[in-house]
Amino acid sequence: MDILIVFSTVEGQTRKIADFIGQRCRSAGHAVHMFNTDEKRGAASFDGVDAVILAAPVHERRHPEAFETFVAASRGELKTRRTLLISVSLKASFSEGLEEAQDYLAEMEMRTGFEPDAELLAAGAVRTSSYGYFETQVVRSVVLNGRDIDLIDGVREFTDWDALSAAVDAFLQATMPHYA
Ligand SMILES: Cc1cc2nc3c(=O)[nH]c(=O)nc-3n(C[C@H](O)[C@H](O)[C@H](O)COP(=O)(O)O)c2cc1C
Repeated sequence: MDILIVFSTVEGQTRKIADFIGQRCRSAGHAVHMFNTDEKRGAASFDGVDAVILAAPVHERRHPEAFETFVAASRGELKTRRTLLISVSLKASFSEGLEEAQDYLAEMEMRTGFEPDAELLAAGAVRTSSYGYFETQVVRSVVLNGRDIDLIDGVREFTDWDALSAAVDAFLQATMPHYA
């Protein structure tokens, strides 16, 4: 199959996730095309694309505007293909945060009018090295909600790569019969 991976990232974790998914799809024998909605140059081509995997991070309860605009504008193209939508957030890292993580996704689906065939809440990462004072405060008090997590310099990754692989494999399995 030809798979288009559309992503957006602010600090880099969703790019890492998108690259990982790309590798996984290539290893399974599929052709992969990547499109970053943060880069204003060029448009995504849906020509020959069978399935689309979309991934975006949550910052202050929302996915990036450029990503949502892309999704809303591409609704017609997306509806005629199999789709997996991945929301990357820190709330998805903890069982008590899952309801809120699901709300972020539901709100994006409401705003864009797009409902994917499959969706996944994926845990992101804390990247203190790229935070200023504001970001540190938001992550510490709002997102982590006072949770006792050592925000050491560098990257604290919560992404469950095995769960991500399983979700991508399940999506590919469910999608392939449509294009056999
Ligand atoms: C300023 C800031 C605000 C954030 N707001 C939220 C939030 O509202 N909810 C949440 O679950 N995660 C939030 N996060 C955590 C990010 O979703 C997480 O760090 C993710 O890995 C970022 O992905 P990216 O590196 O692709 O940008 C926030 C992070 C930062 C730095």
